[in-house]
Amino acid sequence: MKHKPKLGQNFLVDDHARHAIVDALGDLSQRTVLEIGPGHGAITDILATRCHRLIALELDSSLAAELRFRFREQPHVEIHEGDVLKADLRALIPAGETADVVGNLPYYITSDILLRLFAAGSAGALTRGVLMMQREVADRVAAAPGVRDYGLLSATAQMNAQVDNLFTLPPSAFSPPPEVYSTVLRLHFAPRFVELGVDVAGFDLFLKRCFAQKRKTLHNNLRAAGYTPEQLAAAWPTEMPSQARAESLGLEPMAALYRWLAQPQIG
Ligand SMILES: C[S@@+](CC[C@H](N)C(=O)[O-])C[C@H]1O[C@@H](n2cnc3c(N)ncnc32)[C@H](O)[C@@H]1O
Repeated sequence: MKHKPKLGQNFLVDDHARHAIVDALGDLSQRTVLEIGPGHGAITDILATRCHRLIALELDSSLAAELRFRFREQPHVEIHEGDVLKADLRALIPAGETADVVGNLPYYITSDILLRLFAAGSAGALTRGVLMMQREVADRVAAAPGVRDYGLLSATAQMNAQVDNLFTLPPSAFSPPPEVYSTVLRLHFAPRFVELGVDVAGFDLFLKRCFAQKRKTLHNNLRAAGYTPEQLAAAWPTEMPSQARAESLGLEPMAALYRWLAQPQIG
């Protein structure tokens, strides 16, 4: 039986890949970088030589202690021990600054980390990200509407960021090797809520309802969420097929539908 490492600890041992991850952020000499899960410092070591300020957040106390010792004479490197799902990411970044975020993410909590990063991006705290995750999750984040992998995670990601798929690594790039391939994505945080005329909390909830059951049409998912046939008939754009599924629609028609349904109903 394969041993599953604790805390998703599959350490990157491919020298070319760790450089490529940092290179993907370009010139960092004036930038603050937030690293999630620095581990033994495969990426941290390179970031520390290139960026203006590095803030690394590691849950494992022995790894955090190891890094704190290694960087004890480099005041621009801050090692924080903590849980990325509980930490106030905005409070880690000095007031008035924006940061870039880097991480070979612990795979068991990738989606939750992404949601937290999107929230920080919406709040204006993050500019760019280079993030490694399980290939299947990366494919979902980057998928275009209408392709098999497109779903709630894709729509949510693309409301918050432009996504580029950079490269994929085999299990042998890590120690211990995971059971899956890994893909590095680059994100430019660029929330589309204002442009599409929707509010963040309301539209996030609406997307969850639209994608609630993959087998159902969008109409039926919205009926299950409590909208009446009359409301849906009034709001439905003429060009949208009545049997459309959320998985086939882009963010613009989804936002148009939401804007209409969110209007106060008369009568
Ligand atoms: C896939 S490893 C990457 C380690 C290192 N960056 C590398 O590339 O070799 C994930 C790292 O995230 C840390 N980690 C796991 N859960 C975490 C959490 N909730 N908050 C912060 N770090 C976490 C693990 O301890 C581990 O060091």
